[in-house]
Amino acid sequence: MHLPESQRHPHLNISAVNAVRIEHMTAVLKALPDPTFILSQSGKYLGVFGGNDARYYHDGSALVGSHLSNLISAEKAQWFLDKITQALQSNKLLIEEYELSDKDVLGVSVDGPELPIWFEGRIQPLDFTIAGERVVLWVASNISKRHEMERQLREYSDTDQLTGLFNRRRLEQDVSQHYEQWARYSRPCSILMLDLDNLKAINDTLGHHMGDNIIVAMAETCREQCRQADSVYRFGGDEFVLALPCMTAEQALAFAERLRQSTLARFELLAISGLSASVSIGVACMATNDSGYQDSLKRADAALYRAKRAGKNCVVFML
Ligand SMILES: Nc1nc2c(ncn2[C@@H]2O[C@H](COP(=O)(O)OP(=O)(O)OP(=O)(O)O)[C@@H](O)[C@H]2O)c(=O)[nH]1
Repeated sequence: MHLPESQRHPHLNISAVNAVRIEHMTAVLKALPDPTFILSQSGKYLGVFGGNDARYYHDGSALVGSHLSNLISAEKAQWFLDKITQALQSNKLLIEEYELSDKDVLGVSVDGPELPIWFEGRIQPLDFTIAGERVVLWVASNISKRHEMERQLREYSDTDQLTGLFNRRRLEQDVSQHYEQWARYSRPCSILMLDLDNLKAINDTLGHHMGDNIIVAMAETCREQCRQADSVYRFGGDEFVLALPCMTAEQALAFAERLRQSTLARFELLAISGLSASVSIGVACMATNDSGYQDSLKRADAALYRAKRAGKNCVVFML
């Protein structure tokens, strides 16, 4: 029996279907705010629609007919292919973030954003094949602004306001990674724990502003003395930690002594007459019996305590 269209597809509004003609659909696809690609399982661009605003996107229409592997580096092409496969295998929408610049992709227009773009790719499997291949719809939205804001937020939450150094939160994250390197590959890592001497007396006599200057001068001295691989953290109040990867105990001790002397010289420039501003330093290294990054931090703290007990302004190492 021949049913009328509305009964065969009861969910379709026939008058609306008739109203949206092919040419309308073509115009809609062209007007899509974000570039939208039809990509085959083997990575061939079968269609490119939308994304025509050059403030956000480069024109990718010339990509149609080419394969990913001919347009971008082998490593990046493999990443895209993996994502297409993942979406097709799960048969679900896949959402991924990635960075791409016009210089990474052959064939896109030069007009468009100058900096690399952070994209959110929404990869939707389609339920038809083209030339015998399964296909996905890949919508690429420019999320560079959001990405930059997130980066700044992460930076603020990792940074001490007064000195601009990393804070304790970041220290724990980084030192646990150094511990992983030590536990897996025996890559040594030394830890220095520093505490300013007599800061309370300086605050009480010369005011908190001078105390702040001392803290900032300590941070700058640490930065100047460190190698690129080293990191400096403000641990709290007048305490600092330095993580020195690939430094042995002897090297770390010599480094700590140099740092103590440079700090003294730096503090002299601040002309704190009558008050002895200096730094005490505890040194420790990651060791075989350590069960986590906390162990070397604890030893450095115990060494620092001994340095204070020994009269301050000195370096103590603890095995
Ligand atoms: N100006 C200033 N002082 C701070 C800051 N953070 C902590 N302090 C002060 O640093 C001092 C730290 O305490 P202590 O380490 O016991 O004081 P200290 O006089 O350095 O004692 P020793 O370490 O034994 O020499 C306290 O008086 C805090 O108020 C800061 O950001 N600015």
